[in-house]
Amino acid sequence: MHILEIEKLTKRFGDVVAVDQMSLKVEEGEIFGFLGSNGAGKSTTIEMVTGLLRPNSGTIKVLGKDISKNRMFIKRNIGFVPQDIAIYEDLTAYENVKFFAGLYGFRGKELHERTMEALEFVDLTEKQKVFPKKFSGGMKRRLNIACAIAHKPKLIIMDEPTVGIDPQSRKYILESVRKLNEMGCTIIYTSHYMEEVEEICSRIAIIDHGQIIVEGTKDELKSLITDHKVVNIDTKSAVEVDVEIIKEIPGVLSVQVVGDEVQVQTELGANNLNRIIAYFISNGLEIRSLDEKEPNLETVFLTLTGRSLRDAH
Ligand SMILES: Nc1ncnc2c1ncn2[C@@H]1O[C@H](COP(=O)(O)OP(=O)(O)OP(=O)(O)O)[C@@H](O)[C@H]1O
Repeated sequence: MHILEIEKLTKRFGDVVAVDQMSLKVEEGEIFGFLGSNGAGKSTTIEMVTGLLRPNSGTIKVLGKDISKNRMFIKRNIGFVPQDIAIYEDLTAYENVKFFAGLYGFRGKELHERTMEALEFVDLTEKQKVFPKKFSGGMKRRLNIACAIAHKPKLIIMDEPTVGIDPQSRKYILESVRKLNEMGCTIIYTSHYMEEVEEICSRIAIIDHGQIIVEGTKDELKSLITDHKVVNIDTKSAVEVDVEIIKEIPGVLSVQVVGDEVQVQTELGANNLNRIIAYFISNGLEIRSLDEKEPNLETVFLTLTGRSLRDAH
């Protein structure tokens, strides 16, 4: 059963086509990763799925039902954790979760129980009477998650839930995602952190310029590029590196500069490492270190889009 089916979905903002004829299917029980750099169209897609934005064209079905005709059914079955934390600072943690669960029609004892369960799930039971303005970024994110799951939705959509938080809270959130999945929820997880998506997602779609450019399991995506490798050259200063000259070396597929690191993507077996190094030496560019990377999702992204996921940061 497909929990989500998107067909030929398009959203324009003036001249910008944020989502461009996108089609996608997500199976029940998956942790589905939506990976793309800033501005790729992840949030716009998610906001259309959750009903916050209206598409220009295309259809979205959740659990087989068209979302434009079944608003209450969709609301009950989706939990949305937005990128920008949406909690009320002047309500306690308990009151926040109770407020959101109340929107789905729960009352009395059931409302209290669902609120307490959600708070317990994110480990905030002891902080239930505290106002979130006293919370750390990570605790606010956890409260945000509790607000989204108290009504026990079948599909939980998380839009970059780990942006701007400490590593411990990040770990906690990733564990919560796994736990929710084990409890039977399907998760759609958007991120531009390749490592996170690689760690928790069973299937991944890479999105760029509003389109899904590839989709599959981690291994399927990696197998697309087994004939490529990336050579990372850490230089003293990359500003003087002329990317166009390196691109002309036979076998080189693309070159990116991220900080002082020059990432050269090249065909396996091209035997061009000497020529790449020679470019640096002959131009007086100091190499601090050099390593070759096994293909990972970052490499896949680089190969398919010609850009680094980290470009935008
Ligand atoms: N309300 C809006 N008005 C105009 N343009 C918008 C609006 N929302 C998004 N866009 C544009 O649509 C494109 C896709 O943006 P979107 O926020 O969906 O990307 P994203 O992949 O979620 O990136 P991020 O990680 O930054 O959230 C971008 O070019 C963005 O500038």
